[in-house]
Amino acid sequence: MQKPVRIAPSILSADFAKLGEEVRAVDEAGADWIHVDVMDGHFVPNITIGPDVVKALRPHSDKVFDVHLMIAPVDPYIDAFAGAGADIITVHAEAGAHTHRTLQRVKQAGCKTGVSLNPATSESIIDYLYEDLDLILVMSVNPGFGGQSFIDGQLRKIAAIRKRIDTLGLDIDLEVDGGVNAETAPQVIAAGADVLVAGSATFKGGPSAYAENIRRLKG
Ligand SMILES: O=C(CO)[C@@H](O)[C@H](O)COP(=O)(O)O
Ligand SMILES: [Fe+2]
Repeated sequence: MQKPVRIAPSILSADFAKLGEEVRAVDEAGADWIHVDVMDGHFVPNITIGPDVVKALRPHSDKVFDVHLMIAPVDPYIDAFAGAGADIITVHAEAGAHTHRTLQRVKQAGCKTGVSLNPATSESIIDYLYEDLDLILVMSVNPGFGGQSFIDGQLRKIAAIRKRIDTLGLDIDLEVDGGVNAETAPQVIAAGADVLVAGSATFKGGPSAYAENIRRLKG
């Protein structure tokens, strides 16, 4: 069942020179989760942060750390991100041939399991994984950068996954990431998402605007 909407600001759009302060600011502004984008310059064409940065940020917020791994291979790094304080570890279905094994490793490391789908990937790829998932992340842009435009065709995928979760009666969060703002959020929620990642839409205007930005996303 679709839950009340939670907002997960992506710190990719924060001021990297003061990440700790930025995490505290969005926490105080009403963020439900903190979304951390990890990129390796191989699976996606950008490089961001590693487990040491997650560990350094951990004392700045008690909110759920939602770690989105855009890296391949992913298995060798799961324990490091779990040890750094990740609550949810989301891996890409496209990042390796053995997603089921990867999810077992995330569970063994003590974290909630998430799987993410690129825009070109069909939801059928996760058909046999639902029972092993706490979260499904639909990418509504091609991963690698913040500030891109929402790809409308992904609404159909979000709706199909919502239907499947509800048919199976499972407790799985359905998260959408990329180009989510006050204009696109209502459609994303109507399609069945209950966690919205928002980078540029949260961080635009600086700290004094964060609370209003988050409020507008919740509609
Ligand atoms: O994972 C990614 C990009 O690959 C995202 O989490 C972005 O950081 C979202 O940024 P906006 O589209 O909300 O600006
Ligand atoms: Fe992300």
